[in-house]
Amino acid sequence: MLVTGLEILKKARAEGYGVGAFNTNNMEFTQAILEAAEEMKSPVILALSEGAMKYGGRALTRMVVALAQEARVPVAVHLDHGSSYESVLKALREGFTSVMIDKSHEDFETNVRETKRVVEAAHAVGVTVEAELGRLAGIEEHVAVDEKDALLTNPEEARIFMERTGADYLAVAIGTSHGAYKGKGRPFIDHPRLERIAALVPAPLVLHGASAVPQALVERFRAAGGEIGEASGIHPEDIKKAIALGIAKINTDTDLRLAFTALVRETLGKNPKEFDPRKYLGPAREAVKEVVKSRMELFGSVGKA
Ligand SMILES: O=C(COP(=O)(O)O)N(O)CCCCO
Ligand code: NA
Ligand SMILES: [Zn+2]
Repeated sequence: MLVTGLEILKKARAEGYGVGAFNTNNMEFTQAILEAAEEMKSPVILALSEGAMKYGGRALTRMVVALAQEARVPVAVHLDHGSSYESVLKALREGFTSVMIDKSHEDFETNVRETKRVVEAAHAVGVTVEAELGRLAGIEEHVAVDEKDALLTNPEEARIFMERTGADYLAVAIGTSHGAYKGKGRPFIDHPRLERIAALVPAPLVLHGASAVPQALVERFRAAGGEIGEASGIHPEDIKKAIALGIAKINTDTDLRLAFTALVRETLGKNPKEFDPRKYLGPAREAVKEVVKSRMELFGSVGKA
């Protein structure tokens, strides 16, 4: 059933588990994510970035909202990294039940003002809001303290920000970053900082850039002809620890992209004569579904629907 993001995340934070927000741009990813959620009896968030909205248009948004309504588990349809008020309004018009306004690159007062404006519009139509404070950036452990403070989320600022904006959940910067290159080896995650934020912010917390980028998947991608440098993601133990400290929504995109693309390359490589898209998109869909199921197990959302 189609529910708001807060309905899913409030329970998750209260009960100490995480819920995956998985990005989709097409039918196969959407099917894979929802099938995994139903099989695992797990709540799930289907996330569409502005790029996804541009790429898929109404074909994508109509499909995602309709399938979320019919799903046998709680599903929120979420705008990921909304960059403007107008973009959020478009998502609201499409029937989304969660929207992110990401003004984390602006100064504090601008972020507060813009976020507050979105909260008023979204709440007026029963939709909940994710905001962001702090800048996503892979942080080497030895990085100078003042530089870390400039980038990572300040706990006291976070408290004031949430009180002034009325946002429902908060994306925090504690050392993660988007994509396949999150740092040399095991990225440094500032768990003590997360603990201080969670003590001051009762709202569900969000972790962006949370993909694991598992070496097995990187190798499989390379073996199938893919080219990727020294890739590394967030260690499973660091995810579990972050969930125990208050992270409720965990964004995963890169792992799904790697899995899908590795399988498409692999299937095409093995069958040069093949030109039925279902023959190479189908196995790729299965690979995405397996990744989603394993993420749900790690997050502890299995059986929580
Ligand atoms: O936080 C994330 C995903 O992080 P990751 O790249 O670790 O999967 N997202 O918000 C997904 C969109 C990223 C830019 O397209
Ligand atoms: Na998001
Ligand atoms: Zn993100």
